Amino acid sequence: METTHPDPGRKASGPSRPLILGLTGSIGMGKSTTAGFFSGLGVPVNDADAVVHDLYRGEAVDPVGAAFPGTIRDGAVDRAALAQALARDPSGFKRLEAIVHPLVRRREAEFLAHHRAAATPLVMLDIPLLFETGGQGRVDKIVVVTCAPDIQKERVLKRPGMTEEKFAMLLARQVPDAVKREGANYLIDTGLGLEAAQAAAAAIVKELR
Ligand SMILES: CC(C)(COP(=O)(O)OP(=O)(O)OC[C@H]1O[C@@H](n2cnc3c(N)ncnc32)[C@H](O)[C@@H]1O)[C@@H](O)C(=O)NCCC(=O)NCCS
Ligand SMILES: Nc1ncnc2c1ncn2[C@@H]1O[C@H](COP(=O)(O)OP(=O)(O)OP(=O)(O)O)[C@@H](O)[C@H]1O
Repeated sequence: METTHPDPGRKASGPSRPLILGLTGSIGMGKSTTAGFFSGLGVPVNDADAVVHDLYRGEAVDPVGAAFPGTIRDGAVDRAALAQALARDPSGFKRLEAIVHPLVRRREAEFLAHHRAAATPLVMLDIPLLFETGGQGRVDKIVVVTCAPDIQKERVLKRPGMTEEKFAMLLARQVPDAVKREGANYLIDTGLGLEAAQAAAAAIVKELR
């Protein structure tokens, strides 16, 4: 699948903008680990999950606290309490996403503006919900990380605080892995181990640089 970007800034005549590589994959498929490989290869990465963690200690505290009473502790969003509130009432996801996603997008725009000014040639946006939020139009190429469902489940359930119910709740809100794979320009099978994923990342960077 080829994607286009609304910004024609990569044309030789105009001011250059970075080539934007989108990284996505369903929960536990290995996004953060793979993003680390790209980062190690010198590609700046904007990690949307990390931005959310940051917002939950800052800008998002007041609006999330107002929308989900009882989820703020010590001046920060208590993620476990928020997950419990969402489990009790999954319709809350829409309200939460309406608060959080615009703030995430703003950080993303700041990241891109910074790298445009710095004339960085290649950047990565790690966006867990890229397909779910129509992010295809914001990137030039898409890398999808994938693995077998049993490996995915085993990885996710190892996480502290994760339960079968929470895993099912988050997975149910995601575009299926098979659909993501169809939308990929590059696939990285993280079931093949760390070395293979590192090599796949290096090959992508070599091709695009
Ligand atoms: C539900 C919450 C409280 C769970 O927190 P927790 O610390 O357990 O998980 P974490 O935030 O690290 O996310 C882990 C993974 O869950 C999945 N996930 C998170 N939010 C969502 C969502 N809204 N829809 C579908 N999947 C999601 C993603 O695969 C993500 O990589 C938290 O994920 C949250 O506040 N989500 C809403 C913000 C959001 O949409 N984030 C996604 C990236 S912008
Ligand atoms: N290529 C790989 N080979 C072996 N194990 C891997 C590989 N990539 C990731 N893992 C393991 O899988 C688990 C999940 O990886 P990671 O945290 O990167 O996933 P994620 O997609 O970012 O998760 P989430 O969607 O929950 O944020 C970790 O324990 C990690 O060590």
